[in-house]
Amino acid sequence: MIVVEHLSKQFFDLRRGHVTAVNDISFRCAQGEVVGLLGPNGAGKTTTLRILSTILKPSSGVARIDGIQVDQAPEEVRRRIGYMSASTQLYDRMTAWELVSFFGSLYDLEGERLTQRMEAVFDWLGMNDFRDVPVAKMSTGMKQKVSIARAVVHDPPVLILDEPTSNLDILVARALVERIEELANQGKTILLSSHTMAMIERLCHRVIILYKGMILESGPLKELKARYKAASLDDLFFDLIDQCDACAAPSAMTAADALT
Ligand SMILES: Nc1ncnc2c1ncn2[C@@H]1O[C@H](COP(=O)(O)OP(=O)(O)OP(=O)(O)O)[C@@H](O)[C@H]1O
Repeated sequence: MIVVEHLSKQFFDLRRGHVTAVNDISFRCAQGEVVGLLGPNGAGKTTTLRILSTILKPSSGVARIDGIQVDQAPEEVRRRIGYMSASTQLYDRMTAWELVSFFGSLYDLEGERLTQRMEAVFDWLGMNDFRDVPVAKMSTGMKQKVSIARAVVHDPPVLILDEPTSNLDILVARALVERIEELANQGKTILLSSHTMAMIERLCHRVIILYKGMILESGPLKELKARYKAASLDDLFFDLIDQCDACAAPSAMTAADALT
């Protein structure tokens, strides 16, 4: 179970000063639920997922995984989650087997338990052909499989997937979506971000639409489409963003008017 309450994150960069990447968001992901985070570039998706996966600390608010506050007990949280991002760096010199077993050992898997789990994951993902291939010589699709294997080797109940199919050709992306679907069918709680509407429509029980660090809408896709009379997720997404921009425009004009 994932619980996020009034979560905010500010960054400081020299060009823009203080940037609010995530602005007071709250949501929940029930056990066994697949929830999609949807939003344009810069909406705050990666920042939210990185806070949940203990890579970043929130500026304010609380995030919990299975009741554990992510910034208070990060190691406990890491045992319960598998995090995968399209930009996850893998070590070039390690083979697929070495890399996944290294991550397994970080989660206290060892000996026969580790070997059994590795065999199961390598079979499941079809990775036996390149067990001994170093990362430097792998295709993008192979690397993506290693990233998934690395995220699930300890069989975590919660998966946090940041644009898992970006940079993949449609065949590899489709195979990956099928694997994610299998994980969902096993009862994993999955929070994923993606720009691929078809994947969100296929996998997610619920979507959360983020824009400028805030939640514009959330709910089961069918309900949202009916409520906004949108024919597709694409339409829903663009309508919501247009509405939000339209609401923001008059106040911007008022501010501008006030200066003249
Ligand atoms: N380390 C950082 N320092 C400064 N600003 C940052 C940092 N990380 C993210 N941001 C800013 O926070 C905002 C949200 O970024 P984030 O990466 O969370 O968005 P996103 O929804 O994942 O976008 P994308 O779809 O492009 O990956 C952006 O304005 C981004 O430039």
